[in-house]
Amino acid sequence: MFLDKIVNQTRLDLAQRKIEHPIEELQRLAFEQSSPRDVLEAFEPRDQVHLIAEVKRASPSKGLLAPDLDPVATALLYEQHGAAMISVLTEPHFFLGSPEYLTAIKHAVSIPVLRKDFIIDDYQVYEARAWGADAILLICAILDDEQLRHLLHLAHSLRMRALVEVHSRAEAQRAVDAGAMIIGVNSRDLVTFKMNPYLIREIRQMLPANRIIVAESGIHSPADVRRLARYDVQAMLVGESLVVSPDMPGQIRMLLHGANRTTQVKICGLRDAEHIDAAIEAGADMLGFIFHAPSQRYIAPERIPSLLAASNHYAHIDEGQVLPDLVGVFVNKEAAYINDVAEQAGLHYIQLHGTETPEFCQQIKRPVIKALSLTDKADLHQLADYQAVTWRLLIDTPTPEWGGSGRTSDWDLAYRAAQQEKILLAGGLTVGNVADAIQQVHPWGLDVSSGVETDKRKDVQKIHAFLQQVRQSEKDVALK
Ligand SMILES: O=P(O)(O)OC[C@@H](O)[C@@H](O)c1c[nH]c2ccccc12
Repeated sequence: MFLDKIVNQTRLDLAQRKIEHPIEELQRLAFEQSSPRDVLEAFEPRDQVHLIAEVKRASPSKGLLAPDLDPVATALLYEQHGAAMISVLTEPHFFLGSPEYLTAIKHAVSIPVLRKDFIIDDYQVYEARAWGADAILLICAILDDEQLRHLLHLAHSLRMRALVEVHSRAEAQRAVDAGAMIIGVNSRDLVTFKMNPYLIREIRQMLPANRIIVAESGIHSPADVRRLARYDVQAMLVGESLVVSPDMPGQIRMLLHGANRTTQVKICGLRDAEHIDAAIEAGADMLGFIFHAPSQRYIAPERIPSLLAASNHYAHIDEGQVLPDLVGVFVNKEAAYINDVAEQAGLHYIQLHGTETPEFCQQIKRPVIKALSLTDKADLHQLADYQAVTWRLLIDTPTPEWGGSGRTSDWDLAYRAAQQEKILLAGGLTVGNVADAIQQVHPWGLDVSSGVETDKRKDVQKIHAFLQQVRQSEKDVALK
């Protein structure tokens, strides 16, 4: 098994290095270093997704990635294009890393540098500091609770930070209990190398809001990074897709732009597998189902599993593709009922479209999207009341029938709201007006239902046209 193999090799190497360089020598070198760079500051502001760019020439899962990579030139390029931190592999056998890369990179750049290795012993922590590292990686899977706490403490005592890596709920809990401030969720299983892109969605909710969360591994595409913006992570750790890219600056720009400046699209009121497939193919980020019986778009919650099973994309899960998040829309239902449906139907977010109070929102066991209608400036104060207890706010047109009216909301008020919070804009969006909506409101996301319908039914062409228009408008904004 790979992980055992590498830990055994690490032990052998370590025994050798301990003979060559006694620990006292490393401790002395470690204490001689100037103070580590501030790692926490590198992740400010916390509501953005920052890039930890990795210098990695090879990996056991992918083999040679970029054997001729110049580590220092690459790190400088990462920094120049906006990386917040550099991760440097120092493991020589499986990742073709080296301590020399770490030291040379530390001297060349002015952002913090992480030692990426399989750390199991105090000796390696002193080494990291002696080589210039500002942070180290600690992998939960190869450490017991005692070791984890001890190594974390040792890193802190040398004024370094630790990125504590987890790959399950249980490990995430261990990391939190050990007092980890920076928690990395690795989508790649280090034992089987299998990717689970959904892991971050599963684990994110159980991690305290005051920690820095890092999404690790397999981050390549615009869709990958738009997802990270939904899971409120503070950083993404990217290696492969950078080192193999023929246009590294372009790839960095795409990653940072995609995670921080693109618009999330939720297609709401879906009732047919055909339209679910169309929304997925068009690149929708969230799919919404209306569980409000008076609505024309109502679907019974019990029907969701069979509806999804009838979709080609859900029936034949294709590895490279990540499926959207599912949102259930409720109007003034009981919390217990909503929580039950969320569980049964496998919903990721709950949208509350009635007169639910902030206190009510706190009873919901999924992140909440609270719909609010703003009629004048005075209504903006509601935002703050809900913001603290919800995931996102959705600004809809005020109507007596709880949304779906097809009328546009007040974009000026929505713009003010979008300056304060991450909002979803809803109400009367169509392929014809969505570019203007993005320009005028700068919303975090868009919610469309009637605008992608013909004769009150979803329209495959309109779904595609809408998403194309959104993605095109984002590009135009980026070029400006
Ligand atoms: O190259 P990728 O798929 O972008 O992944 C980077 C990083 O997450 C990965 O290198 C990594 C995550 N955890 C590790 C532990 C050891 C070695 C490597 C890793």
